[in-house]
Amino acid sequence: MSKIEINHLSVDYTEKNHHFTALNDVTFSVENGEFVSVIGSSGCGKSTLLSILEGIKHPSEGSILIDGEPIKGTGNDRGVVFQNYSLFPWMTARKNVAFGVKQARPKLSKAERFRVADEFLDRVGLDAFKGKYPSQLSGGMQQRVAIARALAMDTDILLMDEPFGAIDAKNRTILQELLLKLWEGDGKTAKKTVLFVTHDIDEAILLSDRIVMMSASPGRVYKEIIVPFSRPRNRAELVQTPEYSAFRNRLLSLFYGDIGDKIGGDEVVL
Ligand SMILES: Nc1ncnc2c1ncn2[C@@H]1O[C@H](COP(=O)(O)OP(=O)(O)OP(=O)(O)O)[C@@H](O)[C@H]1O
Repeated sequence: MSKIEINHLSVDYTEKNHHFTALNDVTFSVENGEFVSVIGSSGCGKSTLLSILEGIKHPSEGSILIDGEPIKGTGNDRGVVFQNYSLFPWMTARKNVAFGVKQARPKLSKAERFRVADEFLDRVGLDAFKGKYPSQLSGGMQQRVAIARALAMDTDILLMDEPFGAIDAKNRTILQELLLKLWEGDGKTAKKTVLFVTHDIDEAILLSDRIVMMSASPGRVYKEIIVPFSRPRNRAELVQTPEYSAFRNRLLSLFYGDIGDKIGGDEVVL
């Protein structure tokens, strides 16, 4: 049984008698411990898909099963990280993380919640900033707090919607490495299952086991592609290899047709 099974999912929006199909017959699965990225052009329904997985939107048709059970609203089995940090501005970094832990792991004592919050803030390199409010932190630091919170909640599944989209290139690389390190874990605990939405093709390749490419109007799965590079991946070395360039060009060609080979460049945003 797959960890997440998305079966013939369709989502229609109706606004002022205008009927719009955002997702049409989307079917794919994510295995336990797998890191899957969803890429696709703007408006192809990536965020809509994640909202349904989060349990805050409902499909018009089809279903999503987690561990074989249909989703019934939001749940403590899923942690979410969005582009806009979504921290509570009136809570310190430490309280933001501890609050998430309280929601997801209500049996922990208060002291234990703060111990877990401290541990994860240390792991994302924010030990000196635990007492700061979001407004006192940079965008990259705020996103670290959001990641620390999601990981401290210790959910089986992480749903990430362009979590590094608003972060500059250098900090994005640091956060990507950090996410992979935390996802890979220490071998003692089970890996999280991650569904990660991005516009950045290199980010998708470097992070994922598999990439689900979507097309728009209406949003549907266009291709599912296994990323053929072994882990742990050394970014600096991997991106220099002909295999990486060939794979990247293949993705671009799939996405744009035969113009993919001609785009090249350092960073491609789909
Ligand atoms: N509440 C809504 N009412 C009507 N249409 C909506 C609503 N939410 C999303 N849509 C439409 O559904 C489509 C899919 O939107 P969605 O935000 O899921 O796309 P996306 O792939 O995440 O886009 P982006 O990459 O730009 O974030 C878009 O055309 C959007 O305009």
